[in-house]
Amino acid sequence: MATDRRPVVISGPSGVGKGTLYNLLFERHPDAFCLSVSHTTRGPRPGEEDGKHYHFVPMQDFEHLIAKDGFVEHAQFGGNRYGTSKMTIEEQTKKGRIVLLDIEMEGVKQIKNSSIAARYVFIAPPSIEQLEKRLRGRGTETEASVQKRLAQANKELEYSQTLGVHDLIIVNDDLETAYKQLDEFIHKPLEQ
Ligand SMILES: Nc1ncnc2c1ncn2[C@@H]1O[C@H](COP(=O)(O)OP(=O)(O)OP(=O)(O)O)[C@@H](O)[C@H]1O
Repeated sequence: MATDRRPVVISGPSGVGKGTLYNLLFERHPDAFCLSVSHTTRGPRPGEEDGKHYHFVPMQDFEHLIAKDGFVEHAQFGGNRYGTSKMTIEEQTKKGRIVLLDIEMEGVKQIKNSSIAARYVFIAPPSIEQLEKRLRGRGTETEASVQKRLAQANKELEYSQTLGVHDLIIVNDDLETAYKQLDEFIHKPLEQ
């Protein structure tokens, strides 16, 4: 039976383990998936490659793409624009890959209003305390950033309770159990 090839939108609070989970998918199913590469107007940081980490574009080009309705979602942070282009998703899907999109809550809302047929998975923490522990354990955040992410996490968790938004909610408690749920959902045969 044919499997579902629609792009998978993965969302959930910062530090919940989204990256950890989809990196396992890449590792265990080489060449089956790709992460959607976003467009941005910010400049590349040292080590970042155009087309790999981001598609780096001038503001004018970005705005032109918005006008042409070329994005499934876009947002502005700190004076820079970020977005996921329809073309990026279409090109990767044509290559036979299942596109994974790591998108925050506002972006999820926009994609749901777009013409893209996608599947929606929300990754939830076992508790806010565990989430805080992971954010701190990762060692990448300042105290202010931890607090900001936890406040945003509460909003994301509230939104995840909205009926019909997500096709699957996975509680990332034991990593292997969570991975198995994600893997099975993605490889599920198409419903008749
Ligand atoms: N099931 C788990 N149990 C314990 N620790 C975990 C689990 N899953 C992930 N972690 C750890 O939690 C931390 C955050 O994970 P990760 O960076 O994947 O989160 P993220 O959701 O991708 O965050 P962001 O949105 O900020 O990129 C990492 O240090 C990771 O090793």
